[in-house]
Amino acid sequence: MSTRQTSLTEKQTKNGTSKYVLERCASINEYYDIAFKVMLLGDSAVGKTCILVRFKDGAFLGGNFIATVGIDFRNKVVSVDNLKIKLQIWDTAGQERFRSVTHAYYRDAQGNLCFFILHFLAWLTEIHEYAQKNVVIMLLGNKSDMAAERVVKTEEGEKLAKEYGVPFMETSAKTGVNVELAFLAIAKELKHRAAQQPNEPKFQIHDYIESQKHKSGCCGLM
Ligand SMILES: Nc1nc2c(ncn2[C@@H]2O[C@H](COP(=O)(O)OP(=O)(O)OP(=O)(O)O)[C@@H](O)[C@H]2O)c(=O)[nH]1
Repeated sequence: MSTRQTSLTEKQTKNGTSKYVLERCASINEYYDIAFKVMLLGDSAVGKTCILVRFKDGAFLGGNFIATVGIDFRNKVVSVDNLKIKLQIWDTAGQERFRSVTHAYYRDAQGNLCFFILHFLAWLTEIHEYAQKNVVIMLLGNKSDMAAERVVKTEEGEKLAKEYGVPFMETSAKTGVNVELAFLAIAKELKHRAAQQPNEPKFQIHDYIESQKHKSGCCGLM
């Protein structure tokens, strides 16, 4: 994979405040303008690895479940408002015994996709303890294809997300529904936070998700 160095630079303005300016670095084999780290968090077996594989490769990892050991990452570049955004996505192990390994990675991440409604509060506590203060958090309820085995209703997820002021989406790594949208929404939010233009309206992630939800199929957004 070819790369371009992250090029957000802090500059002082005339009135003494600082602003961030995007500077395109001319390097060989460049492909992206700006990079963000996003962590996938949640209990073991909720589908973190499968969501990442679906997003990256457009495939579903069925068959035997192999738990992640420690932490792993994959990169994907998406287009947002004519910018190439590289998402470096960290897939963490959900098993308790790896928790001390994954804690070390929280502080570098700008975005968290937090999986599943069960134990969401425990994960939020982890995020607040170890992550950056202004980290973007999104709640995902995965395996939406398994309607018959459902243990948490859509309304419960929506209620919980509303209570904590985070966006909520139901996804399926198996069918691909809303997977691309989840990553694209977080990429847009991060891009707007980092490089908001003075006259640009503030990006509303909730509105964006609602407007796109019904359009998104397996790989429909890009
Ligand atoms: N039906 C269905 N099965 C899924 C979906 N996502 C994941 N699975 C299955 O759920 C199991 C666990 O998926 P993983 O992605 O490995 O889970 P994980 O959250 O990464 O687990 P850890 O690595 O232990 O943290 C696997 O058997 C997957 O095939 C989904 O959207 N629908």
